[in-house]
Amino acid sequence: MILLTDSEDSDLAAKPDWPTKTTSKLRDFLSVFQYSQRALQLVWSTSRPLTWGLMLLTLIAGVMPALAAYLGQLIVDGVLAAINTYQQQGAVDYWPIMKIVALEGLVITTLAAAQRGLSAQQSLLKALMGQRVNVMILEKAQTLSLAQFEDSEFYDKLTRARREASTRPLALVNKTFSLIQNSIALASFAVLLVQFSPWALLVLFIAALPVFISEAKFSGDAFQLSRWRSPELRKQMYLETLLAREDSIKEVKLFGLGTLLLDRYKAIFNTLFSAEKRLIIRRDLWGFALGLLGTLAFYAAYAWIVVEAIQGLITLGEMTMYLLIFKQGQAAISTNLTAISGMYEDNLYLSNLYEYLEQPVETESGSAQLGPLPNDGIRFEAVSFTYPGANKPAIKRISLHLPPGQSLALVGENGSGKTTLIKLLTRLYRPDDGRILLDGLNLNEWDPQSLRERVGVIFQDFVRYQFLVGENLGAGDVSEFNNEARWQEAGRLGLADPFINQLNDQYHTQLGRWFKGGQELSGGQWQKIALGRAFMRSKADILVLDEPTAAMDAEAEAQIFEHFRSHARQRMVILISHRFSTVRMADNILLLRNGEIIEQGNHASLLAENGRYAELFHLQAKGYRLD
Ligand SMILES: Nc1ncnc2c1ncn2[C@@H]1O[C@H](COP(=O)(O)OP(=O)(O)OP(=O)(O)O)[C@@H](O)[C@H]1O
Repeated sequence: MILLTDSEDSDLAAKPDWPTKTTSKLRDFLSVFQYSQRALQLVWSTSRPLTWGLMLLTLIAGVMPALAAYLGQLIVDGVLAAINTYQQQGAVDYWPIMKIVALEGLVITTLAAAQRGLSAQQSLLKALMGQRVNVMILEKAQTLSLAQFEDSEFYDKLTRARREASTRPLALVNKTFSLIQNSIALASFAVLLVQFSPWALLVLFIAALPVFISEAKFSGDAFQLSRWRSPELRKQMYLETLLAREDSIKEVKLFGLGTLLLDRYKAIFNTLFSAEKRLIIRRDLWGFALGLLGTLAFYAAYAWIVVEAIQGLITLGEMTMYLLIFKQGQAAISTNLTAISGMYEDNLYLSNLYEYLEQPVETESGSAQLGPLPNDGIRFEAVSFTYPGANKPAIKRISLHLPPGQSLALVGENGSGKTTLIKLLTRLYRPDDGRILLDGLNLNEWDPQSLRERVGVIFQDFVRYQFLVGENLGAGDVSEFNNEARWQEAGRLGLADPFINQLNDQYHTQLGRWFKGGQELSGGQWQKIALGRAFMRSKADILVLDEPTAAMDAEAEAQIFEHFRSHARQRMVILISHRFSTVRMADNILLLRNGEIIEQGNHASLLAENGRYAELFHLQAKGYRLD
């Protein structure tokens, strides 16, 4: 068995002949079968009746071929005897042979019915299992952290798990049953064949072995190849999205990027294809060469049986039966061997699935629903944070205090750490250093659900759900997702109500272009919907607006913020904006640069300080004539 280590599989493309590890081949080979049992459990727990059905029909389909071969022998020998009787007596009783013919017909019909039944049950299980595994994958995704999603290696794992694993568990189980079925058939053939010669039995097995070894070897290679291809396939999928999705096609067309991107797409395919081609050719050449050995063995045994029949050592009926058994036996063995190597491949794919499903989940510790100082609000105490893999901190020793009823504006150039601060506050990430307190209690000690309920946040890249208008609003509070009265209230507060009422079906209008009858909105209209979503969170007393108003004019933005403040009496409002016309309304303003607070105060005090804030404000005011 060839198994490549991680370091080896990265340069597969450069190595047409991949290195073989002769040591521990068998162990490696056997170790991958550890997932067979789990796949069986998965099928069993998906549908017990169908699994029972599979077992029963497998048994029937396994026994029938040998029975048919045996009846065939009885028929041929019976016919020969009947011919003799007919020639001697001029008459014969047809009934005994006809009974066997009818019986064989029944056996073959039963076999056909069992096979049909098997395939019908497999199709049903396939649908159920596909759904089950996909749900498992998606449920697991809900427990993972944002950092895991942003990790490209992890994302690869997820894509690999999703791509094939939903069909693999059943494929594995089907192969297991096919293995059992063929093994039963083989055992019953063996009972018949051993009467001819035990050596014939041995020939049958040994002849099939080389094909099996080559199949197993190349399945391992195919899996390693597919693992190696995974990041490249993801790039291809991304390019497909750019080339064929409505949200990117606009820019691709106008910048004339189509050919360039398509060339990249083709180049990736060509690299992948050349590696695949090498594997396919090697696999089939070896398969053919080793398969020849099997064919030779079969014809040698054929000749042997013919000779014995001519010498009268076996009857014509027996000869027919042995030849049939030999032919079918060989087919059963090769099906078995292919099934085993296929199982090996399925197991390797399943290891992907379980690798993903067993990805450790960051435990959301904490169960507190109240803090010791209910009116203390939010405190950052010397908080620092560096993104995984980044070489410098995004936030450095930030300290701030935001009491209830107050508003805070974060300003600073792009990349100064404003959004990161919000991600830390909403616990999407955890600080490397320092503490964040809510009502006097460290965020880590809060019950995740209670914390989530208290925060309403709209990010600059908020989601445009391709749902109804009302559902887009309702998404802000799952417990009120379908509450139409609340939709309307949120729409009014988000200043979206006037344009929503002009849509064809008002709050029941389908949004976006993905689905039939969908209505696309302007950038500013989408933002108003997103703001309305924030107003759905009636329990939230921390409202965060991370530039969701960028597509609105300065006046609308100021109006929105004012709206938020007036509806937020005892709430804490945090606003990120590049517009000083809005920022100036906040009770407290923080100016960030390179992850650090360089100035803070209210608008008047910051202007009086005449520092960077004042400089930026006057610069913008010149353009807008604010001062
Ligand atoms: N997911 C991430 N992984 C690694 N680094 C990140 C990630 N997100 C942001 N950064 C880096 O962290 C720093 C702070 O980014 P942040 O998004 O907080 O800036 P910002 O002040 O909100 O900027 P903007 O005004 O452009 O929205 C930047 O240097 C950015 O490159």
